Amino acid sequence: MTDPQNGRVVTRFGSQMLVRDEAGEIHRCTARRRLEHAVCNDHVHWHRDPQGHGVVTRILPRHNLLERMDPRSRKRKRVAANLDQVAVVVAPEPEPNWSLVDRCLVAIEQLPARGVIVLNKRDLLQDGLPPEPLREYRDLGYAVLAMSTQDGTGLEALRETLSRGTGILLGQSGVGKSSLVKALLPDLEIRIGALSAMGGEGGRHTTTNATLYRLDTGGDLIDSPGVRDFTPPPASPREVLQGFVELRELAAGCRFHDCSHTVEPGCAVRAALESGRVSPRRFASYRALVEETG
Ligand SMILES: Nc1nc2c(ncn2[C@@H]2O[C@H](COP(=O)(O)OP(=O)(O)OP(=O)(O)O)[C@@H](O)[C@H]2O)c(=O)[nH]1
Ligand SMILES: [Zn+2]
Repeated sequence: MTDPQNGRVVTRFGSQMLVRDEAGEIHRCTARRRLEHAVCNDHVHWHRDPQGHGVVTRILPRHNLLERMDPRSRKRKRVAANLDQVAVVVAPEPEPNWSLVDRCLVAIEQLPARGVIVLNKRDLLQDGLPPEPLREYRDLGYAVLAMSTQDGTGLEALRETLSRGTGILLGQSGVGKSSLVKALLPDLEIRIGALSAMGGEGGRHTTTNATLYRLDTGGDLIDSPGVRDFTPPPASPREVLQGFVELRELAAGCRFHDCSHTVEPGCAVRAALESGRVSPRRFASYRALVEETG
């Protein structure tokens, strides 16, 4: 038996998982009995048993946990843990669903993690001008990057952003998430092959389960190819408010205690909207989310 070591869960399949040690080596491990199911990028303690098999004995407390709604079962599914940043990818095609971007930002603020908006397929912009909401997001303090996996523009800036910790890409189906992951990890197929070989019988997992990859340019990227259309779980009105960074500040100055900050006359958020200090699009998005969940 070896001393316990620190590791990170690269991917999990059933009670088996692949764990990366601090030197970057990947080991196949089994979870100790009665251990909670681990999730991609859990920080764990593991050791080798007398037979030389890896055993995960402990899941360390998570800094955060990203969940999604599964469209079929309508249940929450865990995607990955301990995220430093989350990039929401949009593109000129398919037409952006900005309300979905706002919902993703609510989920990101809840984690919390740094929110990044990536406009992919900039080569398809008709007049070369990015859509107006991107300027709003930038003004709110989110990093906004425009790029194209087709001609490679903006890829360096994305690599630079992703080098700051562990990140994941979310977005509607068809915006180019898979193309982006391939551009960031040129040897992806080889890596998947190696991980699959380590997985043995359960090896096919890596084609759909969230998987942690080290980027050559620094940082880690979680690929979750099974998640085509990411939908965050429903949020409470309080969580929605926390997720709209500009509105939560204004709401703190609202004189009404039990204000929903949507329709109440005299509300500080409404006053800011009426005087043009808040984007009508963002406010409408906020209101729709509060009314949907409240
Ligand atoms: N014009 C243009 N097309 C792109 C670019 N990046 C990706 N595409 C195309 O967009 C389509 C969708 O790309 P994917 O990478 O499969 O998109 P995805 O978001 O992974 O889609 P899902 O697998 O459904 O989640 C493909 O036909 C790509 O070739 C780009 O920068 N410019
Ligand atoms: Zn109010």
